[in-house]
Order: sequence, then structure tokens, then C-alpha cells
Amino acid sequence: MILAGGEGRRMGGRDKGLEPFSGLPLVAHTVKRFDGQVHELMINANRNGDAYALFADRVIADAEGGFKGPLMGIYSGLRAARTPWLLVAPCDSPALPHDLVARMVAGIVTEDGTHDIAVAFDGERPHPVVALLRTLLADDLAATLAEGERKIDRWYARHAWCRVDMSDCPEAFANLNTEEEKARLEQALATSSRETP
Ligand SMILES: Nc1nc2c(ncn2[C@@H]2O[C@H](COP(=O)(O)OP(=O)(O)OP(=O)(O)O)[C@@H](O)[C@H]2O)c(=O)[nH]1
Repeated sequence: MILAGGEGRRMGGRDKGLEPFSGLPLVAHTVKRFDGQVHELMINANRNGDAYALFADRVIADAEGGFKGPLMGIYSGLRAARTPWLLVAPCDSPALPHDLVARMVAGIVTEDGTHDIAVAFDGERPHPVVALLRTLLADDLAATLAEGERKIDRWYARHAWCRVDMSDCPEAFANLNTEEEKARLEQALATSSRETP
């Protein structure tokens, strides 16, 4: 599931996932990281559902409105999923690794067994919105949200979670929140694709 349910306040309140980026709506870049590698692709969006429907098998809105944050988006995905596992990634990180799905699936199994949650780690910090989760956690997350919790990492910490090492490609986790960041990343990716033989 691609998380695209935010308010985009730092982008003038615009729907970030639909903002043009290197000739495509931003969300389309994350779609490419899932294409053909998952059972069903959902986009979690709270507006412009028709536009997002062009890119997904299913568009789901937050179970509770009012822009309650990405943890509410994750909950909505866990609830809506028809599979035992849900992979989550944000709409505003257009350079995520193309083998993200395979790496997250491989990384959730460690010598300690299969964890309930795996979180991408870029070598310096975890990226809680790039995660693989058991959908059975939906009830637990409902209770946590009802307590008023909004912090993703605090909820993860209550469960058997692990990091998936992606320290070989920290630049893949660059995300964009403002017009300036968007322009800078667009430029950087165009330069690196010209340099790649
Ligand atoms: N479902 C859902 N997703 C959200 C919500 N808020 C943020 N997100 C998603 O979480 C990810 C990180 O979002 P942020 O950059 O922190 O928030 P944003 O709304 O996109 O932008 P700002 O309003 O500028 O903070 C993005 O994929 C957002 O679409 C929300 O209230 N509901």
C-alpha cells in the first residue's frame, strides 16, 4: 500500500502524490516499486480518489477522517488488506529501491525467526513509513489509536520488529516535503540517471 493520505501542508496543502515529478505524478514512481510484485496494490488517499484509482487495484481512505496521521493510514491498510502481510511505502519518496518488496520480505526473517514488523533502515535511521507488517495487527493498532497514540515507532516498539538494512542505498529514502526539496531531488535524480551507463 502506498501512503498518500497526507495534507501536504508544506506543499501548500496540495495533494503531494499527484504533484508532477520527472514527468509523472509523484505516486507513479512508488507504484513502479510495487508493480507486478504484490498480490494487490492499494493506495491510501483521502482526496482525489478517482485520480489515484488510475494507479492502483484499490484506493482506500482513512478509516477515520480528519488527517490523523500516517499511523491511521497504516491502520486503514491493515484493515483493508486481503493478505496476511502488508507492505507500506510513502508516495513522496520517488527513488526507493526497485527491489524493495523482495528486500523487505527477505529482511523480516532473521536468526530470531519471523518478526511481526520490519522497518527499512538506511544505515543512520529507520524509515517507519517503509515497513512490512502482519495484517493480524489491525485489532491491536485499533486499540492503540483509540488510546490517542499517533507515533508510528512507539507502536512498532510494542511488537516483535526488526530493521531491514538498506545502508547500501541511503539516498533511496530521500523524501520531499516542499517545492524546493522537490526541485532539488528532481535535479539530482536527472543528473544521476545521465551518469549511469
Ligand atoms: N493516511 C494518512 N496518511 C498520512 C497522513 N498524514 C501523512 N500521511 C502520509 O505519511 C507520509 C509522510 O507524510 P508527511 O510528509 O509527514 O505529511 P504530509 O501530509 O505528506 O505533508 P505535511 O502536511 O507537509 O507534513 C506520506 O506518505 C503522507 O501521505 C494522514 O493523516 N493520513
